[in-house]
Amino acid sequence: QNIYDIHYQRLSLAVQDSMALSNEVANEVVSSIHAVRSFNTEKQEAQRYDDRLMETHTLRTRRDTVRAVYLLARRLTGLVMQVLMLYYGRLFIRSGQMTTGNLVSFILYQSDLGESIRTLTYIFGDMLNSVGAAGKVFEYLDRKPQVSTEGKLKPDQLTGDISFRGVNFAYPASPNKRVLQDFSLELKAGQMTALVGSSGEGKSTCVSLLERYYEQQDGEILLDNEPLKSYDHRFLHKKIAVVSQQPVLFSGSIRDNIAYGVAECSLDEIQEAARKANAHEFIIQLEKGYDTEVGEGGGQLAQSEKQRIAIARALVRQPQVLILDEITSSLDPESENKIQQALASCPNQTLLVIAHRLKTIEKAHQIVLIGDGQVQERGTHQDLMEEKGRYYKLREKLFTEGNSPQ
Ligand SMILES: Nc1ncnc2c1ncn2[C@@H]1O[C@H](COP(=O)(O)OP(=O)(O)OP(=O)(O)O)[C@@H](O)[C@H]1O
Repeated sequence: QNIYDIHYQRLSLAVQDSMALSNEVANEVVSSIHAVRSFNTEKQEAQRYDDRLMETHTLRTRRDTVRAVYLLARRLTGLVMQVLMLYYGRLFIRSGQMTTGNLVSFILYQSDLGESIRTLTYIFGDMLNSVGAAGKVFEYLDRKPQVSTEGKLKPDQLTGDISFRGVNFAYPASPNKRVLQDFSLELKAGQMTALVGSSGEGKSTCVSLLERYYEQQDGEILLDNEPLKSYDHRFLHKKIAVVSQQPVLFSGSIRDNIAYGVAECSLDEIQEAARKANAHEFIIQLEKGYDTEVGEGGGQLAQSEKQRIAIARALVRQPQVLILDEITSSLDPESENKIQQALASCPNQTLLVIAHRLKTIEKAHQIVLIGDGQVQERGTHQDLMEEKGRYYKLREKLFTEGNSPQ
């Protein structure tokens, strides 16, 4: 029974894992159907899914064969036992060691007892299987997040000053590749700071650390002179809002998406945020206005419309710190100008902007150029242009490559 239980449990787990992989493939392909169609890879993807299903099928067949052999063996053992009982019973009756009545009562009692023992072993086997399946669930429930969420700080007043002090960071997936090295930076409340630099230098990583998606290995990040990790994480996410490169919308109305995560949010507040994000005009032109459905993942809207709704969603929370990570890629310069003017009207907000379009950040109070995981240059646009350093060269490069920094 034990040998069977161990074997069956191992195969059941393998079947579960294999089914999860098949579903993952199906999910990935369906959600990226545009890419699949445009690269004409429907057949390959169908084949990939088919291969996964075949793996599941093979594992299921193996598991069911093991079960069939086990059931057969159990039945045969029962039959052999009954034959042996009758055979030896007859021998004992013949030799006078046992009466026929004894044998009949023995058979009756043993069938009751045997049934009960068999039930116990079935229950035990079933329990082991359920434990195997539940083990996966408990494995996830028991996982301790690497980034602690145990901070308790929720001050009534928050200024919004942020400082990175000697931060060293490598992603858990590539622990030997330092993305930030002894990185130090101050973001002042009420000011706009722009992070610039070549691709892959760690600008978005700074945002991920501020959002506490990851924990730095050394150094500290302070908000109002308190380490980020000592803040209550719900409080922190209410005060720091991010608009990312790829805005994520949820199926539902535009109104639901803007008010996402804010318990009490009036239509006036939603419209005010949409105006600042330069989204109000296009929304009211839609047939159902703020009640228009955006579709799954916002699929029924243009990229720039999604981006503007994402900005309104960040603004409606009235965050103390607002981070715009490369939002310019899907906005035309006019929309961007309007949004920047609206943001400038929030004088106490700490604004961090990551931009490739260098023209858009010329008005920033400080421009920080990141390179080799450190701050390479810092100052106003004027300062950095006069310095004729890497910022100056980056702008020159964009001009000579024909990519106007606008
Ligand atoms: N989740 C991750 N796991 C491992 N490495 C990562 C991860 N995310 C980013 N990286 C690596 O970290 C480095 C910095 O990435 P980051 O996204 O911060 O750059 P960036 O300056 O924002 O680039 P871009 O301007 O192209 O957005 C890159 O070399 C990238 O490959």
